[in-house]
Amino acid sequence: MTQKITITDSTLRDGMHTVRHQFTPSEMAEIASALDQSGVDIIEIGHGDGLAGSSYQYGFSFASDEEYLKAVCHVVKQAKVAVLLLPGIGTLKDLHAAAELGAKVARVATHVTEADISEQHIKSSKQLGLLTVGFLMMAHMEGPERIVEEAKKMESYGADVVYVTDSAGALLPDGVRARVAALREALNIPIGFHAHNNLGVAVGNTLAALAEGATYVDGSLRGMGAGAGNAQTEVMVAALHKAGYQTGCDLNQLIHAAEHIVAPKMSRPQIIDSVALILGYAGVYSSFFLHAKRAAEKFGVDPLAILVELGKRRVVGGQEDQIIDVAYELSLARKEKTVV
Ligand SMILES: CC[C@H](O)CC(=O)C(=O)O
Ligand SMILES: [Mn+2]
Repeated sequence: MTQKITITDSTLRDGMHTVRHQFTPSEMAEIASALDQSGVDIIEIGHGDGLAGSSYQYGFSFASDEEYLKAVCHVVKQAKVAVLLLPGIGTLKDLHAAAELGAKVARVATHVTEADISEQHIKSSKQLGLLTVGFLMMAHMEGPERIVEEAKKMESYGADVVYVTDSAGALLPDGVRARVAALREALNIPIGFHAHNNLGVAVGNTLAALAEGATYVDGSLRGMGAGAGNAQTEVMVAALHKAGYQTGCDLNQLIHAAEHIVAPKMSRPQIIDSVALILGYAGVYSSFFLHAKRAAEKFGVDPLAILVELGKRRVVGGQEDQIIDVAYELSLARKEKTVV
């Protein structure tokens, strides 16, 4: 008998990036209810950038964290509702409010080298009785040894699970395997994996993570998520069942929810276009996708050139202002060339 894999669906959080954070609370409730009935373990909701993400910097969401949590927690009967918290964007006050409104899981996310800043959030989350997940983002930027160092910090603060988060969709299966295997060897808590599909290998990478002993994996219906999106939940679950894993999910219900409830609400097809592909190739944060497209339009430059430069500069989440800087610099360089 294979081990039960814990499935987190992030259609209503990572997927929010693709609709510019504009799902309404009733749309969220409808999708969350379908996910709940499909047997998904954890349903992550809220602004794409997590609690308190709704801002000038990251874009305003249609409704507040409170309105989304109230709408979703009212309809979800079996699954645990999760929130994402990026220390520095969300605060302890936001976390307390989310727990009071019914969130049962907190995913505390930091850049892969910055686990230190998660200490008080992880400890508070545990005190609130939440299942607490450490989410190490941009995991392609560091090798297994460094990731182990950072993950151990999260474990020492009390995290129940630590994730290898391929925010840029830049990892290939071997890279996933090496990172997950190192964490499995060094940690005493379950390991998770969160994929982005910029190089077209999200489901394959998820299978690679499972082969090395990860037991928590993420997906989104129709793949809805930043960049080229996440592992597509219904596809991932089908692949997991074929590979002999237990998910507790009803595949038919997931397929129905994806096709009839989520697809009509999508504002763009979840494809690997040139911008998404270069995010993965250059190793850039997937949530820069729309920001880079907008900056390219504003400054009349190629979005791919912006991403390549951001990749060279090793820009990370929270440095969105550099997208504008790079676009501006590229526009100046272009003007200089034209003059000469
Ligand atoms: C902006 C937070 C980010 O979307 C978290 C995440 O899902 C990732 O790093 O992949
Ligand atoms: Mn993501």
